[in-house]
Amino acid sequence: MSDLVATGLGVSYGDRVAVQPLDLHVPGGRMLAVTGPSGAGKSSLLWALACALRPAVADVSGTVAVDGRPVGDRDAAAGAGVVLVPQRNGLSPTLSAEESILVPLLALGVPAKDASGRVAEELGRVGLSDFGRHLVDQLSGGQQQRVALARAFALRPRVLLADESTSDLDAGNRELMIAALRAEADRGAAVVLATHDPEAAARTDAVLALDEGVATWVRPLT
Ligand SMILES: Nc1ncnc2c1ncn2[C@@H]1O[C@H](COP(=O)(O)OP(=O)(O)OP(=O)(O)O)[C@@H](O)[C@H]1O
Repeated sequence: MSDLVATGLGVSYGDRVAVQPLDLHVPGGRMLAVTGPSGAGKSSLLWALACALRPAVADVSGTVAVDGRPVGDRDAAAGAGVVLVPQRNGLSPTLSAEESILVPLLALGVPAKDASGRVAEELGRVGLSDFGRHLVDQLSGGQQQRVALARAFALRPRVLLADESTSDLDAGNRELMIAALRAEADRGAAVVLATHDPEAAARTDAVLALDEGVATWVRPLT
């Protein structure tokens, strides 16, 4: 089981405070929803948890630790198994769906045969087995979200941070993706889903609401 702990984690962009410093503990096996209106600070919090905000862009205070080890930058976070699925999916439009999942695996040193197996498995899991050869640009917004999730699942994350990853999905696919996120938690990952969608939030173990950067527990982790 993994363990995500943030202590005094806050984000500012110049004078604008996006996330007031907060403490957070998401144990492996659990799924947390971060909710709140547009501009509340959800993405900023997820990017800070992933140590992905560059100092030139944002001032980040506090610390993030995974499995008890502090992670201070993006490389360390990636090395600790922290995977961020960004809001606009982060896929390259000129790669196919298969390549989008395969390339990060090969870059991590996963042997080609194992990597190809994972690509097929994860495309199947998100219901896109027939779309592997399609360019990302040729896929709908919802299909792109599912490819981005498949890419994240293939990396076997210890901490999975998904930013509005179900926002473009119809009800059936949203259920499929929430079940897949739950399966990642059951595998031992600490899962955080930023979402506007009350139905998606209702399916998680705990809900943290952000409002103008101030966090309040709606349903704490027990
Ligand atoms: N790169 C940036 N530079 C300056 N301000 C930023 C930057 N990114 C975000 N902000 C500001 O920080 C605040 C929080 O934004 P953030 O994107 O984290 O909110 P959000 O809850 O994810 O919103 P949405 O649901 O619309 O994605 C907003 O006021 C936003 O304008």
